[in-house]
Amino acid sequence: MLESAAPLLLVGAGKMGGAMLERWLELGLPAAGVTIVDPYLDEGAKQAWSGRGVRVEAAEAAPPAVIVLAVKPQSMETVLPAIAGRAGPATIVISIAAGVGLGRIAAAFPAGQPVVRVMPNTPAQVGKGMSVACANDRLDAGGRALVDALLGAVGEAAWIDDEGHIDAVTAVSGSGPAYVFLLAECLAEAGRQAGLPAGLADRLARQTVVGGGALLAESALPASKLRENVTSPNGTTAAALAVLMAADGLQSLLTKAVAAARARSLELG
Ligand SMILES: NC(=O)C1=CN([C@@H]2O[C@H](COP(=O)(O)OP(=O)(O)OC[C@H]3O[C@@H](n4cnc5c(N)ncnc54)[C@H](OP(=O)(O)O)[C@@H]3O)[C@@H](O)[C@H]2O)C=CC1
Ligand SMILES: O=C(O)[C@@H]1CCC=N1
Repeated sequence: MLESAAPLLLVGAGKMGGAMLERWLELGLPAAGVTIVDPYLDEGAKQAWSGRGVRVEAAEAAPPAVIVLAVKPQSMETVLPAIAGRAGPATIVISIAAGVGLGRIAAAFPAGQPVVRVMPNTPAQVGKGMSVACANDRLDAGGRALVDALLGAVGEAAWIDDEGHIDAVTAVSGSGPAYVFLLAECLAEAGRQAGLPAGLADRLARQTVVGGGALLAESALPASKLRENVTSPNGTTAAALAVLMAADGLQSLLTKAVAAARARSLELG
């Protein structure tokens, strides 16, 4: 099914767009059917993509099956009018830009353009992403299957009908990997402050996050039960959790963090 996404035009081959393209190429999207438009790519990146058979900056004769808009929200104002002319009537336009609404994207293209707003995350790079998609009413069943194939290739995908949820989605799963990486950083620093050598503290923190994530992925148990399984009565974990689960603990911090991210997503629109 990924072959049907070619020709694919990727606008912006940065961290997120580049990660998704890497995975799509690995899983069978034909490189010869991919064009990257990104005037800011450095020579090394251009050569790396060209070396894999992807065209960089080529002018397309035929309209692509899919356009993926993966530039910063702040760049959309210039990118949308510049790219709109490259779409045909059946081209599916996918935007992954935080905050930028379906209506604003669709307005840059002729009436009737199928447009999908997607919020992916960077674990897409290793096929463990979480993407949430929301489409306008011009996306037909075939188009939805094609988008499902693209998103399924990079991890799990969910569809929502209410675009109003996407700012909260962005705050939870779009930005969420950063919170997990920060947890690894903070756990390592806490280990250093407890007297561990720096390298050992890093290794323990990293593998604990990796192992915890893998157990969560493989187990049918909810996260709360997996947490309880670590917690011996009156033991060491209970002592730590009394701090983390206090009124001003992790829940309160994450609730504030997600609210801040959601508010920023709304502003970016
Ligand atoms: N990173 C993430 O975890 C996630 C990001 N997103 C969304 O993905 C989008 C891209 O984010 P990210 O990959 O992190 O950002 P990057 O800056 O890494 O990637 C954007 C790329 O687009 C390039 N670019 C800028 N202007 C243009 C233009 N006019 N035409 C074509 N390319 C252009 C940028 O160049 P330059 O750097 O020089 O500006 C850069 O290479 C954002 O809208 C973000 O909201 C969504 C989910 C997760
Ligand atoms: O930080 C951002 O704005 C983007 C959107 C979600 C993750 N990164």
